[in-house]
Amino acid sequence: MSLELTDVNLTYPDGDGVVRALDEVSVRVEPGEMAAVVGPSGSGKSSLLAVAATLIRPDSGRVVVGGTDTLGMRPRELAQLRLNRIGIVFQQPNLIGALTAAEQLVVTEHMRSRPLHEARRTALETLASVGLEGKAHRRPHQLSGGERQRVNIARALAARPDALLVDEPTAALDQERGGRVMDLLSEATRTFGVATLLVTHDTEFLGSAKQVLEMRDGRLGAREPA
Ligand SMILES: Nc1ncnc2c1ncn2[C@@H]1O[C@H](COP(=O)(O)OP(=O)(O)OP(=O)(O)O)[C@@H](O)[C@H]1O
Repeated sequence: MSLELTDVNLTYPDGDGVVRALDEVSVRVEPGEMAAVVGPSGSGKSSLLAVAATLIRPDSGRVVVGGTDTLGMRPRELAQLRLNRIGIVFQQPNLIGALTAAEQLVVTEHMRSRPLHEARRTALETLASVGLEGKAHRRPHQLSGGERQRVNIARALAARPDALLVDEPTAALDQERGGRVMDLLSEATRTFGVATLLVTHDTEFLGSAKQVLEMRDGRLGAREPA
């Protein structure tokens, strides 16, 4: 199911005026495809992800996740949509130190009211799909930085969401590990048939993205050739 933003506008109050963070932004990402958004600091990339994640309601425009128009949904309904249909991968893995890789996923499955045996099975399957077979019992400090980011990605995919939103996944990694995480994201996008929207400063690994877009002063367009 696709992810679709249409004519989205977002302003933040700023003293007596406003900051125009998103200016008539439209993007459509099909299932199994990845769109990458690059752009300078302050151009609106995080705001775009926050609106796509339904964490911020835009001033105007439409946000449709997996065919569901989120405009007019109540906060409780939005929370359910986020839990079940949107996966979010932040720059830092935000794993819980005391839990194993499998338990990181089981905890969120528990929030989705999945029976424990099913949650465990899904956790192991999803970890295997990101190349962590055999490492499900390890705690975060027993994993490398790239492996921790894989657990983070697996956790976001465990619910088999419609949309995967990814914020600077390579920022904390060196070039080689960053490249591998990007390869994994593009493979997972296809395998899980998810619509992936990724923002990054890093223009190095954009080859796997179907669309590469550039954000400038809140406006989203085709990326200018370097
Ligand atoms: N809560 C807020 N209140 C006021 N202005 C904000 C707020 N959050 C962001 N902004 C402003 O909105 C604009 C877009 O910010 P945003 O964080 O979306 O940019 P970004 O492209 O993600 O930047 P970076 O790459 O540095 O993370 C910037 O001018 C920023 O200063």
